[in-house]
Amino acid sequence: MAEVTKEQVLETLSKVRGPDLEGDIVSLGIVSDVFISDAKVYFSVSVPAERAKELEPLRAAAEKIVKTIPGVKGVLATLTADRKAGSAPSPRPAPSAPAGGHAHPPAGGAPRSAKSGVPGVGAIIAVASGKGGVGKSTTAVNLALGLQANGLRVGLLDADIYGPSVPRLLKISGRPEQIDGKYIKPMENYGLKAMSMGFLVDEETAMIWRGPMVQSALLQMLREVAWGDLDVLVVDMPPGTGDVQLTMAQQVPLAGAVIVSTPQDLALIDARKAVNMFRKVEIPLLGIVENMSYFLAPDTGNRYDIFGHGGAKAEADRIGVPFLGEVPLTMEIRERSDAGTPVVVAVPDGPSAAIYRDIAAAVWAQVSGRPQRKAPSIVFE
Ligand SMILES: Nc1ncnc2c1ncn2[C@@H]1O[C@H](COP(=O)(O)OP(=O)(O)OP(=O)(O)O)[C@@H](O)[C@H]1O
Repeated sequence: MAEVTKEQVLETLSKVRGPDLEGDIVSLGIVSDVFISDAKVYFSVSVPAERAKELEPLRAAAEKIVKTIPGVKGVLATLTADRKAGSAPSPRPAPSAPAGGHAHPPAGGAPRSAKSGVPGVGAIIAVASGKGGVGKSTTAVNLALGLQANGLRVGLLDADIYGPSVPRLLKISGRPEQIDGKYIKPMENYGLKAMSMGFLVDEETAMIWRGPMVQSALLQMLREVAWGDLDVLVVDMPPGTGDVQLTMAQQVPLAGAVIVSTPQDLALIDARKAVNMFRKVEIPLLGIVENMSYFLAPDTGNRYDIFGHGGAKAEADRIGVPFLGEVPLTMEIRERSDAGTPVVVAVPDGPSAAIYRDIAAAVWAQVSGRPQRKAPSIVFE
């Protein structure tokens, strides 16, 4: 079968009406570069951040129509945040580099390299959730520390560019240093090497980034950081399915993804969305962690299943994804996290630390039991 081309994709997308039914999304200039890899098509559509929910049908329509092109095996379309609806793409400055550093060229339009790993880094694991506030960052940090406690060399990359929380969770402040004017030295605490957009730019700056800037910032944090030799790099992803997920799926050979969910139905529906997204782009699902699974009363130690416990395990079984473990809702986890002294290092002999170490062991068993993922080549038209 003939190879799918970028022109074909754009021609097909030109049948999709713009956000306010004026013109089409291609002539409005709101479709990103189109990537095609192994007959799978990836692109994003820029919309104003505040209209993202309302414009979900537009994303779905764009995805659906591209699927009808003969030879297309899969499509991943995402919405990316823009400031103004229907405007032509604005100039795309590169994100700020640390003092004395150099900025990346804008990613849009420039030829990009195929998926390649990070030198010295063994496995890259994404920690994701379908929606915010489920405790994804807390899980990512304690999972990273749990992997370290189990004897591995670990780094933590905060890819939550719009709301970085790793600086606070690891109690790290200040700006990273440059090495030889080229590499960024990762920050470090509790023996964990860490990098976060929170170390590089103000949060307000990151809030208004467009997709290509996010991509460029993320790749810089991955590839231009002197990570050294690591067995595993844990990536704290932003919630939901957007630019960062797209970039990670396209450009980074992930060993797999861990999905964090709370037991409530809504979170499970969202978790399913995250699972489906990783499935679509053929990233192995290492499993689901149920966070805030049950409540442990600090005074009596009694357990209360206040959220209808067990939902995530049942869901994991149903969709055929490993269940990695349950983390209780405890004052200790909350207070330690918020104080920047994660429970795995603050109370290593306590029950919560043991739970995270077990989850870390389950994750590592999934990763190490799997042959190293080969990065597929990406075709540029
Ligand atoms: N198991 C737990 N027990 C008690 N508190 C928890 C637990 N897990 C997370 N929390 C608390 O819940 C809040 C949200 O957690 P966290 O920031 O990790 O969520 P998130 O999913 O990464 O959120 P966002 O998507 O907004 O970044 C934090 O105050 C954290 O301390």
